Amino acid sequence: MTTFTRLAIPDVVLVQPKRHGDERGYFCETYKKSDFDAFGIDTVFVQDNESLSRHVGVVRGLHFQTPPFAQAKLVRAARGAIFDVAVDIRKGSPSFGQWVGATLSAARGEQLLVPHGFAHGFCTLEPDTLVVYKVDAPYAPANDAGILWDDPAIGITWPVAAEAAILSAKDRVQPRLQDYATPFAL
Ligand SMILES: Cc1cn([C@H]2C[C@H](O)[C@@H](COP(=O)(O)OP(=O)(O)O[C@H]3O[C@H](C)C(=O)[C@H](O)[C@H]3O)O2)c(=O)[nH]c1=O
Repeated sequence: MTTFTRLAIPDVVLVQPKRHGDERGYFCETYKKSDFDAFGIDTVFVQDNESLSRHVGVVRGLHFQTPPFAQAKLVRAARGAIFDVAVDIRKGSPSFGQWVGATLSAARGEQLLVPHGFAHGFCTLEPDTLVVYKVDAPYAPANDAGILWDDPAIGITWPVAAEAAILSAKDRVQPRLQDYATPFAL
């Protein structure tokens, strides 16, 4: 049975599917809608994504899509490990501008559910880390947006120094949260 644990920002949920081990290895139902429905999360996912990051210290984020293509994400590491982060960017939220993080590893199989209204990002902890994740809205480039990964006002304690982080050109120049008019509200 999959277990669900609400994090310090309770809309963000750590998900731990059960692994059935034997002498060959293990079997795991990595996603079962009925388990999520029973927990009260009726998200309908419509797209699976995969990204490979070759080095330790690759930072992807902080990303989100704006409405009407806002995305909830169910994230896991299929190989390697990441420090995964969600930032509350909903106007009026008591946790606006606050973040929660969790280590997601292929070895343990944890997953993070990141709801609408949160920016998402991760930092790789191992080389050749493969991140796979479900989203509940299709990719919409015109609605693709971001916040600066190391915005001092958010203060994420990333496991990589700024000078060592490996970022896309896009992610180096994302706006700070204070300079971004978030379209999300609680
Ligand atoms: C997200 C996405 C991207 N692309 C194309 C667009 C670019 O040509 C290429 C790389 O895109 P990007 O640099 O935005 O990829 P990431 O930096 O891994 O971004 C993702 O990483 C963070 C952690 C997220 O939470 C988002 O899912 C997503 O923004 O893939 C697609 O064709 N479909 C897609 O759904």
